[in-house]
Amino acid sequence: MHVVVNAATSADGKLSSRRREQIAISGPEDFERVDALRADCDAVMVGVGTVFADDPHLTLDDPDRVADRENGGEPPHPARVVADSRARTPPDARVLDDAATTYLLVGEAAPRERVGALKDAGARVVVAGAERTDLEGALAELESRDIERLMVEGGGELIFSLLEAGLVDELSVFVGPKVIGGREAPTLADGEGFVEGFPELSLEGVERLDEGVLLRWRV
Ligand SMILES: NC(=O)C1=CN([C@@H]2O[C@H](COP(=O)(O)OP(=O)(O)OC[C@H]3O[C@@H](n4cnc5c(N)ncnc54)[C@H](OP(=O)(O)O)[C@@H]3O)[C@@H](O)[C@H]2O)C=CC1
Ligand SMILES: Nc1nc(O)c(N)c(N[C@@H]2O[C@H](COP(=O)(O)O)[C@@H](O)[C@H]2O)n1
Repeated sequence: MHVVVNAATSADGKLSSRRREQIAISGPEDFERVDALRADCDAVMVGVGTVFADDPHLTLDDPDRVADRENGGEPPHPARVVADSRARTPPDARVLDDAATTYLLVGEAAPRERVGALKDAGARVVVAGAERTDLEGALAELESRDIERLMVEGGGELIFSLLEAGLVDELSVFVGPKVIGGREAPTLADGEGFVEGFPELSLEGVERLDEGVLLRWRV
């Protein structure tokens, strides 16, 4: 599987404010690029923290891209994936509507009644790991279900875990013209943070977009 992490940060590296509300950091050119990147992937993934914060839909905006995928024999939208160890995704979350297939990656300890309710809401449940979702195992299971190219949109907890597990191939970051600040505000990679063995990045592209810059790294 090829894993691409894509996110937008403020100039000071924040994904959002301390209120964890969705903030439009990207401008129209970058949102257009993100839509194209989604269309080029088999699935789009977020952590359950992003589901709580943003209630994202994770589908394609451009009907031409939907048509192109269908003409190529693909589903109209990429699948949606939520890392959700304890099956806390609200059954009425937008990612669970019938626009696309949605996988929830849960741990074995996830409460059965919540897992059942989410299956009833249309989710396909992948169990990997005892308590917290084992991302390596879960991604291997997704690969066996024909997900070869996975885009990860965030947030910071999930991105850190994927980097820590060595599962990220590419990192694209749009750095936008805002300062958000705040020690509690989420950053691109949160979690415990690294103290050694820092992932090494190789710069593949720098491009001016909107009033910011797109940085593309190979991990
Ligand atoms: N600017 C941007 O591009 C983006 C911004 N955001 C912003 O980011 C914020 C949300 O980020 P954040 O709070 O970090 O939440 P995340 O979306 O990263 O979700 C984190 C949650 O995912 C669950 N999870 C399951 N398995 C794992 C694992 N192995 N490793 C890590 N997490 C796992 C955990 O809960 P549990 O274990 O209980 O399942 C964890 O609390 C919001 O403010 C949102 O607006 C989000 C995406 C993009
Ligand atoms: N690329 C990007 N730029 C921003 O400025 C953002 N705030 C985000 N947020 C991500 O987009 C998701 C929303 O998806 P839908 O429009 O609902 O499909 C949100 O959940 C974040 O993952 N991304």
